[in-house]
Amino acid sequence: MIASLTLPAPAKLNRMLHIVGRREDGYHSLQTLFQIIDLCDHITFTPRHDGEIHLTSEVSGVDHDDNLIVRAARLLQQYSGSHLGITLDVEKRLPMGGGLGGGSSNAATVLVGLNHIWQLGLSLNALAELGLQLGADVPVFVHGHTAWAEGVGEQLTPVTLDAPWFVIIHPGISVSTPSVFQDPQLTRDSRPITMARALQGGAPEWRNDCEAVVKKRYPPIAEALDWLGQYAPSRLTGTGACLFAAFQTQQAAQAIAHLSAKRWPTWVAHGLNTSPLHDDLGYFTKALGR
Ligand SMILES: C[C@](O)(CO)[C@H](O)COP(=O)(O)OP(=O)(O)OC[C@H]1O[C@@H](n2ccc(N)nc2=O)[C@H](O)[C@@H]1O
Ligand SMILES: Nc1ncnc2c1ncn2[C@@H]1O[C@H](COP(=O)(O)OP(=O)(O)OP(=O)(O)O)[C@@H](O)[C@H]1O
Repeated sequence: MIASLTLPAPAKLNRMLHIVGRREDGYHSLQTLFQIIDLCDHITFTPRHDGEIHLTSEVSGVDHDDNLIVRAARLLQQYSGSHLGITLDVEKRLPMGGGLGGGSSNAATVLVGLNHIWQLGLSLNALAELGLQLGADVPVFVHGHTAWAEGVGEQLTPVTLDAPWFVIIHPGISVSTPSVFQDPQLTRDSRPITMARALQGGAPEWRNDCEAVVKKRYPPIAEALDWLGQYAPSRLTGTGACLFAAFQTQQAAQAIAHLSAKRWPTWVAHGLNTSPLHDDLGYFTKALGR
């Protein structure tokens, strides 16, 4: 058995997000383009033979047993019947609850990483189905490809998007996802479009249906969106609080990030079409027979 292995857990941006309905269970049906980006947490896996699962790092505001990292490992152990254990350590870089999907991505990296380390031989489809119990954004990270998504985000079609450089701003406040989805003024009846239409229109036509409600409820987010919008079209990811704009070059993004960093925590990240997790584990090269 390997001594230890460190794997990335990348963030995502919702390049567009339309809300096309509300299901009976209260969840909303979405149409979204998830793009994986190269901003990552890192999780270190150290196998153990005693069947125990431990997370050694503190994640502020999240109890050990509630952490999606621990919950994902326990879920997989239970599902697979494996008697092996794991010590996990996470180096967090992604802001929590910011719409970048960090918690979901952490869970996905644990599922995919443990499948490899415990040699379970489960398919990505099986892991994604399991991951959906932990969060709606887990499946896209398990599959590891930028994707068009429907349902609550679990019906995925891999797509290839442009790969710009993003300026990502955290306006310093946190957004309550349930309160956005419960707001009576939320647009929840956008006309469904086809994936082809969404891709054809491209960035100029993309929007996020949560934006109006979020701007109304959280003026600092409206302010940051307006500020970034002076330089390039700016948009919310998920229900926020993070927002982003795309630039053609790293240099252009860095110039704006330099200005933004004077007011808000800011990152520059590159758009990707495949997850660095899957790149590291050789998924896509294996599939292509290279
Ligand atoms: C909006 C997205 O950011 C798009 O990527 C995600 O779907 C949100 O995923 P998330 O943060 O994991 O959200 P969850 O913890 O699953 O949901 C929080 C709450 O938001 C509401 N919710 C969430 C997702 C969805 N499609 N419809 C909803 O109505 C539900 O009330 C839910 O109880
Ligand atoms: N390992 C983890 N990392 C981050 N958050 C975690 C983790 N485990 C549990 N959580 C909880 O999950 C919540 C949502 O985390 P996450 O970072 O995925 O939200 P998000 O960036 O808003 O994602 P989304 O776009 O899915 O809404 C956090 O506020 C935190 O309470």
